[in-house]
This record gives sequence, C-alpha cells and structure tokens, in this order.
Amino acid sequence: MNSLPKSVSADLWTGRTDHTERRSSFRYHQIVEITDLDTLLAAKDRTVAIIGFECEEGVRRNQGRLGAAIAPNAIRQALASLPWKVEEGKRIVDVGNVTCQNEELEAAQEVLGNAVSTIFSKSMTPIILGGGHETLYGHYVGVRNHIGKEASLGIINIDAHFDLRSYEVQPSSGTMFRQILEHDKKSSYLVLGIQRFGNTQELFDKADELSVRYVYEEEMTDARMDEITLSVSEFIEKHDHVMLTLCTDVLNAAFAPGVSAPSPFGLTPMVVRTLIRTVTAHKKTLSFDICEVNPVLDENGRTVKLGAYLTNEAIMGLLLEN
Ligand SMILES: N=CN[C@@H](CCC(=O)O)C(=O)O
Ligand SMILES: [Mn+2]
Ligand SMILES: [Mn+2]
Repeated sequence: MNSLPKSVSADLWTGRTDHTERRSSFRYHQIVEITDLDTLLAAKDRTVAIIGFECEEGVRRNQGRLGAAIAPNAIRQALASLPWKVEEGKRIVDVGNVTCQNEELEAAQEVLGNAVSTIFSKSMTPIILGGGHETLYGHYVGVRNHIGKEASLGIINIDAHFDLRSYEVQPSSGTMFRQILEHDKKSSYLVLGIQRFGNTQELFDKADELSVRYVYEEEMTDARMDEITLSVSEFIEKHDHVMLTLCTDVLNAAFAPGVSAPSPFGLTPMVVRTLIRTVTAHKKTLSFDICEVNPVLDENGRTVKLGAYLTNEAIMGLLLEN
C-alpha cells in the first residue's frame, strides 16, 4: 500500500474555455492546481484540497453493487466545467488519489486518514471524493488526528442509512459510525434523510442505544426545512468541530440512479443542497466527503453530475462563508 496519494492526470481537469485570462469567465479546470501532498506549502489564504479515495472494498464486503472506485475521477471531470466564482487568492488544489489495493480496506483508510491530517497541517480544507461510504472512516481518522482526542466532534451524515452494522467480522461500508461511536466517546452522530424502510429495526435499536440523532427523509418537507436546519445548527453549536459526509443514495433514485442502494423515496437535490449549505456555512465545519456515487450504474452521467454540483456547494460553503 503506497503511503502517499498518487497524482491525477491533467486530462481530468479539462473543459470548455470561454476566455484564457478574464477571471470572471473561469471554470474549475482553469484554476485547479494539481500538486503532490508531500511538497505542498502551507496555504496563506483559504484553500481547499481535493483528495480522491478509489475504493469499493467496503461496498463489496457489505454485499453492495460495485463501481464507486472510479467515482473520484468521474466527479473531477464533471466538476472541471463548473464556473469558478471565488475571489482571487483563495485556491483549490488536487493532491490525487489514494487507491485501495488487494482488498486491504483498513490499510487504505489509514493512508487516507494520514493524507487528510496532512492537508489540515498545511492549513487547507479537505474535500474527499469517495469511494464507497467506507471513505468516511478515513476522513474521520484524519479529522480526529487533526483536532486531538479531547475535542468534541459532531459528525453529520446525509444518508438514507445508519451504517451502524456490526464490524465484529470485518469493517465495511455499513459499519463506520458504529466503529467510531464505540471507540470515541467525544464523537456524536446526526443522520439526515433516514429511510424508514431502508434500515432494519435492529439498526434503529442500535441507533437508540448509541444515542444517535436522526431525521427521517419523510420529515424533510419544504414546510419543515427551517425547523430542520435550525436543529442542525443547534447540533453544530454543541460541538467543538464538525465534519460532513454525503452518502449519495440519500437522493431520490430518479435523480441519483447511479448508487449501490438507490432510494425510491429519497430526498430531492434541492433539500440536500440546503443541508450542505447550512452545514458548510458554519465556522466549525472542517471538511466534507461525498461517497457512493457509482458511475457504472449511472444513467447518462446524471448522478455523477449531481454529485459534482453538490460537491461544488460544499466547496463554495467552506471557501466563502467560513
Ligand atoms: N452503506 C450502506 N449501505 C446500506 C445498504 C442497504 C441496502 O443494500 O439496501 C446498508 O448497509 O444498510
Ligand atoms: Mn446510504
Ligand atoms: Mn452510507
């Protein structure tokens, strides 16, 4: 297992060019700096660092449908053409991909964790492109390492699922939050978008046992969004730091067919955008990951494109509001 991320090809960051010098016409591909993590200098102004996690071993172990390992590069390609509407000085760098090899999930999560904490040590904000939702565990390891073991950490997961399965046999894409909550008494967990029939009663019971806070997808009507965003902000206020993870299967299957476990009653993209804006606008929010985009199962690239737009929302929130 390589202990450093591998650089991506510049071909991924290409797209329409309206003008080569006028900044107001720029898109991501004209701004992104491909760089190596080990030679990266500490940022002076606010900077986001993209890192990919080419991994679907957790999905395989969780009996899911494979394909998420190729999402990081697919999301980069979709992000490349989005307009870059950020003032000069603030930067975006791409430090490459960590790749899971030979089914060695735990080793790959550790490498991702080290890379994420290195990004923090360079005064940059990590944006992690998964990968199956097992990506979250590496993200968490990096955050915890950065903030130290005494700080309280609020983990916000936008997901149809709890991912609180037993890891007694092995960790997977369905176990991460139980792994964290059973070992880290300074972490708490809020899930937004839970499907009543996307989780067994055993998982609801485990959520109650571990004091997990959750909001059902069906509660997230337009009329109730103000109340929900207020309770999200209250959760954030209770912690020293917050990290945000998006499991793309929380979205309605009509908008996001390209996931391992689609949700027929999932959230609309607009609701998920509101949640991402709410969380990333907060100063305590340190980082973001997007997981479970599966280009192999996608229809006409729509899940990848939506994933890129939602990642853009997180980047804008973390770059502009913080
Ligand atoms: N990452 C989580 N995946 C879900 C899959 C559910 C399903 O396949 O229906 C879980 O483990 O609960
Ligand atoms: Mn999920
Ligand atoms: Mn999940």
